[in-house]
Amino acid sequence: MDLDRLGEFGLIARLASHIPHRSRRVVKGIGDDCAVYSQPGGNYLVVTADALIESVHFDLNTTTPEQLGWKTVAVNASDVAAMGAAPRFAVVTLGIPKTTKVNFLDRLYKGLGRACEAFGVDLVGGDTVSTPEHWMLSLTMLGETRKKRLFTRKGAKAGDAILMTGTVGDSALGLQILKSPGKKWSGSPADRKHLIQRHLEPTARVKETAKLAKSRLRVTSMIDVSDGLGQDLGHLLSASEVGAELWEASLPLSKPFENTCIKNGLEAGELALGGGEDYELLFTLKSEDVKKLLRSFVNYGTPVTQIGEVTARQGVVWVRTNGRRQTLRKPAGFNHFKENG
Ligand SMILES: Nc1ncnc2c1ncn2[C@@H]1O[C@H](COP(=O)(O)OP(=O)(O)OP(=O)(O)O)[C@@H](O)[C@H]1O
Ligand SMILES: Cc1ncc(C[n+]2csc(CCOP(=O)(O)O)c2C)c(N)n1
Ligand SMILES: [Mg+2]
Repeated sequence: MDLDRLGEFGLIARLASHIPHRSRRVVKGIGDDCAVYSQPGGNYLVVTADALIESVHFDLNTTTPEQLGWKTVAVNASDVAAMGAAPRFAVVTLGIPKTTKVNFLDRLYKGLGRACEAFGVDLVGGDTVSTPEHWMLSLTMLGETRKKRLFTRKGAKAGDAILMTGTVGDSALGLQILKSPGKKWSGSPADRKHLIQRHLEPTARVKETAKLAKSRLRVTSMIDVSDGLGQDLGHLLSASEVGAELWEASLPLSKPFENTCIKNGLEAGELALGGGEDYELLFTLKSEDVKKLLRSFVNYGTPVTQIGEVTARQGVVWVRTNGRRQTLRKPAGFNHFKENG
């Protein structure tokens, strides 16, 4: 069978079926943003691995080495944050062509170092190998959380509110701009610069998850948005065996995103739903706690917005700004082995 028929997630499910868990201390294996391991001391350890491959995840003509280093750490810290955990340690594997300049690597490590500092991570090891042509960066990160404040994809219940941090769509539009150097874009160059920066230097919501974990707010499930809001919401809903209504009019869109969409005739809702690499937290909360949560994030610096509601009926109903209700059969998003990937 060809990989494109199975797709990235079908492949992972198939591979997972070959691997039994040996230790009873594995609380969560394959299937969430991190695996979870119970420690004798009482906390949970979480672990994740995310790789960035040249031409798939980045283009050396459009990213600086500092930005590449930053992003390698941020995308992993985002998966740790999605478990309600605090990042602690990381190891990194560099696959580099022999022609690479040492100065490039120094600059890459400046970016890695800055992100480690920003997200509270100690880089404690790794591996360095040569590659025939393309760059590869693979990072493994460990984090830690209190048992009671582990957030997973499973746990959303009908009636819960669906919320997200930050804004959605900036990164996908930034990438679109980077990928079309010949296109005449209308609108402000400052807006486009902002969108490109959101793509190349994403923020992991480490502080925000710590704030939620410290509170008594009843977070019922969480995931980070890396492949696209629609697809990642789909993962959370299927793990929880529920459905959702998603409100287009409530999506948190940045001004640069909205302006650039309007000025260039782009469909903001579709781009926000199917574009990836926002690295925002998408989570569900008992509806009685929404007011308290929104109050606690006023003047915090990172917006948090309710974008929908969990339903008992499975599937996603996309409520358009014009009031039309559309059922999303296969939510759009990034898949390494399907056409858009
Ligand atoms: N080759 C593999 N073997 C075993 N498990 C895998 C493999 N690839 C992915 N997984 C596991 O499958 C689950 C989903 O992986 P995926 O990479 O889609 O995570 P994600 O958090 O949704 O996405 P992202 O990588 O964009 O952060 C995770 O539990 C991951 O550890
Ligand atoms: C040059 C270039 N082309 C395309 C993209 C888009 N892209 C690549 S991987 C991914 C999803 C997250 O990755 P993963 O699922 O591996 O964590 C997305 C949206 C990019 N960033 N750079
Ligand atoms: Mg994730």
